[in-house]
Amino acid sequence: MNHTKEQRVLQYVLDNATRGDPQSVVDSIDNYCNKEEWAMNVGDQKGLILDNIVNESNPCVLLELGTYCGYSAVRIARLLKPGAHLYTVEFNPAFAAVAKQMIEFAGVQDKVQILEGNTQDIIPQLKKKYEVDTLDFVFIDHWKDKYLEDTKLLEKCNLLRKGTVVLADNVIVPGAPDFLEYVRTCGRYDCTNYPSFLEYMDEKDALEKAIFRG
Ligand SMILES: CNc1ncnc2c1ncn2[C@@H]1O[C@H](/C=C/CNC(=O)c2cc(-c3ccc(F)cc3)cc(O)c2O)[C@@H](O)[C@H]1O
Ligand SMILES: [Mg+2]
Repeated sequence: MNHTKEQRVLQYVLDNATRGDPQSVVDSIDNYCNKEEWAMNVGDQKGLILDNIVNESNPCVLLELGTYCGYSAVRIARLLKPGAHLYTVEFNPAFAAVAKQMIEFAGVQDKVQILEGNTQDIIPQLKKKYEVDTLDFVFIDHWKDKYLEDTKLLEKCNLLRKGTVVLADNVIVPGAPDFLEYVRTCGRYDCTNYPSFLEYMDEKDALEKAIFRG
């Protein structure tokens, strides 16, 4: 039954976390991925930096590119104020199905909406189909060679406003060099690098925060 790693991560959560307790879901995933099988969740060390940046920006409307198992969706949603909403985009149906169950078990389904499809198709639909005006916070954690293209698409679709926080995972490993070069040199973002470590490993990694200047 649990033929994929993602299904095994979910099963471990169902067997070990507490329904309706998002922190226990986050902790269970980190326990499993530390002990049993590595998986590409942002993890607890970078997760703490993510928590701090979400808390300091107090966002209402958020977008995540690359849901995977739903770890960062649950991690972010557990911090959101009443009425705040996270849209998370995932084009792999198997991963979306795992994430849906993860989000529902954590009890954050009222704050999170999984949009199944390709970011390149979904981002242009956010204003008209999902009634988004502008985004307060964007977490980018999908294919690394799509970070730049999708950031430019967000700009083109007028989804960023003065102060929108764009936070990218993995700017060291696997790395997103063209994205990093762009946000640091195009003149439209104020960038901050947050050095940390690759999830569940000792390798160095970092998050990059790029605040849109409008
Ligand atoms: C391009 N449009 C897209 N639209 C919708 N969903 C998309 C998507 N691209 C990718 N996705 C989804 O995002 C997720 C992809 C994440 C890619 N992440 C990584 O490759 C990654 C990889 C590592 C990694 C680091 C070191 C190493 F040795 C091996 C791997 C660490 C990470 O933290 C990572 O995030 C999947 O769920 C995929 O189906
Ligand atoms: Mg990542």
